[in-house]
Amino acid sequence: MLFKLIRERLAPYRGLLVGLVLLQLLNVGANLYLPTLNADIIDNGVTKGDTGYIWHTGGIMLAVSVLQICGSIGAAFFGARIAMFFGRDTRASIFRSVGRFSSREVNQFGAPSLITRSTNDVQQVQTLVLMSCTLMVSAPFMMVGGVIMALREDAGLSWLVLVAVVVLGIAVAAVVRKMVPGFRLVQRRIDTVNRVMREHLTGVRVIRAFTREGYEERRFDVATDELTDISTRVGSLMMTMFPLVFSVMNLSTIGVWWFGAHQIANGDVEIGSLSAYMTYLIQILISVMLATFMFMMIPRAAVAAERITEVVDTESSVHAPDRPVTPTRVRGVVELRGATMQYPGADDPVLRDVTLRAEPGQTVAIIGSTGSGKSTLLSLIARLFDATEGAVLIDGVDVRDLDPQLLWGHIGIVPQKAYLFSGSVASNLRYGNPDASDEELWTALEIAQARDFVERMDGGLEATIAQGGTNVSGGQRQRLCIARALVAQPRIYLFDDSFSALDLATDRRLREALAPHVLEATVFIVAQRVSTIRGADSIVVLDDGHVVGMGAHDELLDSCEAYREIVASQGGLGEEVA
Ligand SMILES: Nc1ncnc2c1ncn2[C@@H]1O[C@H](COP(=O)(O)OP(=O)(O)OP(=O)(O)O)[C@@H](O)[C@H]1O
Repeated sequence: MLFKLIRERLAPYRGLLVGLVLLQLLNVGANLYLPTLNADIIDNGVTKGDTGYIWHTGGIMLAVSVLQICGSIGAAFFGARIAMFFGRDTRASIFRSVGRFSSREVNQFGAPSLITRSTNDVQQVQTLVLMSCTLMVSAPFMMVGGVIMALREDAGLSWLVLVAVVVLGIAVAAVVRKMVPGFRLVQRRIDTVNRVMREHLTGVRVIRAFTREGYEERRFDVATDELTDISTRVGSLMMTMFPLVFSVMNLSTIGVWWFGAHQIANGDVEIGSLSAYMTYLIQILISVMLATFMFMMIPRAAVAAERITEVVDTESSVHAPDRPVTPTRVRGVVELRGATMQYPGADDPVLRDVTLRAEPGQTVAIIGSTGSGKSTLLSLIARLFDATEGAVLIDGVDVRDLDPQLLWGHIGIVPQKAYLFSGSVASNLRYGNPDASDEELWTALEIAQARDFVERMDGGLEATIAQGGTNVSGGQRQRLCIARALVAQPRIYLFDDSFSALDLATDRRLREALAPHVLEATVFIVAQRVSTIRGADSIVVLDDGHVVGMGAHDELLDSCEAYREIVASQGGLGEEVA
């Protein structure tokens, strides 16, 4: 999974990779040549007192060192670019995948985990790529080259290299095997910390209002303690690597001097050769150590890659058909035929066998108790979810046969939880129609009863909106969301409880202003207040996912007991309050 991800993402950067390998070869080649030159100076220059030879070979050493420096700087530069491109592209592909997800997939992963995956997980793999480019590419060359050069020096100690490498390899493999499950847990615990932190930040006002700071702090402490605990355990394992590597390295050095001294005493080896051999052994073991670093990082990066790939490979349950129907003109006739909806993992459907039809120019209101399925019904029309049974049709075409982009382009949804993006009032209003003129924005604001307060805001249309729209009131946010939908001029409007934060007078004025603007559109209004919807062409009464009444206000008063109860619960005939 890890190598597949890296291979796929680095495919476009083959040129840079080739450049990197060439520069690393230059770096390693120079590095390997230097000890031989050094041995030459000792054996042929110093021992024989030949100053000319020392100057000449010293000059070559200087030139080789310059080449080595160029190679290593160039390789670091190329490596950094490759790793940064990898991170950028991977984050972008996660972002694109999440953008295609339906609510089902977002719920399945959870927002905190998606954030960890696109930040921390990508970082893990990116660091591995960076380390690979700067260290790992050179390690095998260094190891193989070091072995060849060491054998060339022929100090009769080849067995020592073999023993050191095998011992180190086995020890490292044993430690790495123990670390893998730990790394998986670390990433999951980071998810948990993110989730608690996110809830804390978004719910900070509620937490204060209910004086739950202590409880939240304890919850956070538990999450961080668990993360600390597993990180410490994995870290301790990791730390055993260093003494391991250094013990092997130091023992090998002692071995070389011990056995080498005897060889020199017997006249089998020259001092220069033994010194070069020593340097090569150190280089070999350093490359084993670098490979060890990589092995330490690979398990964690592998876990991260698995989590990234999971997101990237997840297909949205709401996907475009292979051959989408592309109507030349969308009228906006909405029809539900026996639509049933059961959320994944739920025991029962939340909507059962709903059949209704709305024509352009009509307003259909949906009313019912909390949790009766009103928002779910709108989600089906907007294809945020697919009906588990039955069908939703637009102009007689099943929404599953339409290109989702085309469908969404004709739907203006005002969600129950009004959400604005960071930017300005204008950038938010132009969200569904980037070409809208200022005049169109003001008209939409006027209809949405938002003109007055936007005029009063510092900067008017260019006034700043904070992330989520937290710098305007709930009612103002709702009105801006309504205006945003109006600017897009869709064929179908879905107002999900969008008038609930408005006072009765504003609610009435807004509906009156809206009516002429949506004459040719199909309008669905979910509302709690009868006064908001009493003028609708058709009112759908939902009770526990069932349609228990459908018709105009007066008809329902005569025929629908549930509707009469709702009206009664709001102090009699709702229209009086409007
Ligand atoms: N994403 C989801 N996953 C699982 N169950 C869900 C999900 N969204 C809603 N439900 C459940 O479906 C039922 C209907 O929810 P829905 O939001 O459609 O009701 P509603 O009539 O709009 O409620 P309200 O008036 O409170 O907004 C509820 O019982 C709710 O718990």
